[in-house]
Amino acid sequence: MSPGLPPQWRSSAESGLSMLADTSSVRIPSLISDIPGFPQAQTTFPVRVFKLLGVETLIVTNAAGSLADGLQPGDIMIIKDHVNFPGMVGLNPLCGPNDDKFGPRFPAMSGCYDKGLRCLAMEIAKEHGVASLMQEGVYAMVGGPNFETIAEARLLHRLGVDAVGMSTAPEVVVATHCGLRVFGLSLITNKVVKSYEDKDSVNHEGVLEVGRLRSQTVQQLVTELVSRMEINNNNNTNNAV
Ligand SMILES: O=P(O)(O)O[C@@H]1C[C@H](O)[C@@H](CO)O1
Ligand SMILES: Nc1nc2[nH]cnc2c(=O)[nH]1
Repeated sequence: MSPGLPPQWRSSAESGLSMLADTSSVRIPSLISDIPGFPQAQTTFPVRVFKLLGVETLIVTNAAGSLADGLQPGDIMIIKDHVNFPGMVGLNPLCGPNDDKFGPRFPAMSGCYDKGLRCLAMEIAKEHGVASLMQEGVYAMVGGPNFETIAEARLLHRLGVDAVGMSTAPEVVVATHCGLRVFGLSLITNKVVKSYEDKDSVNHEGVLEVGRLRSQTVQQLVTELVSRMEINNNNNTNNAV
């Protein structure tokens, strides 16, 4: 204890210090263990099962709000890249001991959305007359479950995010770690409110409504993509024989 402390402060300062030293009375919050719900390692487990079953490509879809001015509700964004905000603060499905059977401790994530599949999807969209609905963009995962404040929306927009949602990145991280090829689509279900003058507000019912409206288009695109990928795979097999 500092000899300079006035005597009337000494006892409370000493008891405060002894409380800090007694760790049994101090609960240190852990970012990961304090988050309710299922751990990401568990929710992404199916991706590893796919890998073990011999699956080569993971296709992910989500509903997202648009920050980019050129993306309207009903548009379909081909995911070019993502920002995994929960992952960047340690809520990452690869946390914990690495299982080397699946992939390396420090996996690269650049190029995790396959370029060939992105180009093929755009070709298919042109053939089906829906190219005007489609463009590539960057998806950001935030933790949710609330939608964004206006300040958060502006921040994400300034950071280069085109569409924001609450899912997808953990599965893509695990898939990339174990060497799966990934393709992803975001259905734009709403514009994220970025202006204090804007009276609009997002709601989950509206998200579901746009989902219903575009479900057939998304199904057709994915079905066609899968059938063409099979042709590619067959070609590869033929080449190998
Ligand atoms: O497709 P996901 O599950 O990311 O859908 C987003 C996140 C919430 O489930 C829902 C909010 O309306 O949309
Ligand atoms: N975080 C977030 N998720 C969404 N899912 C669908 N729309 C949105 C949105 O505007 N924000």
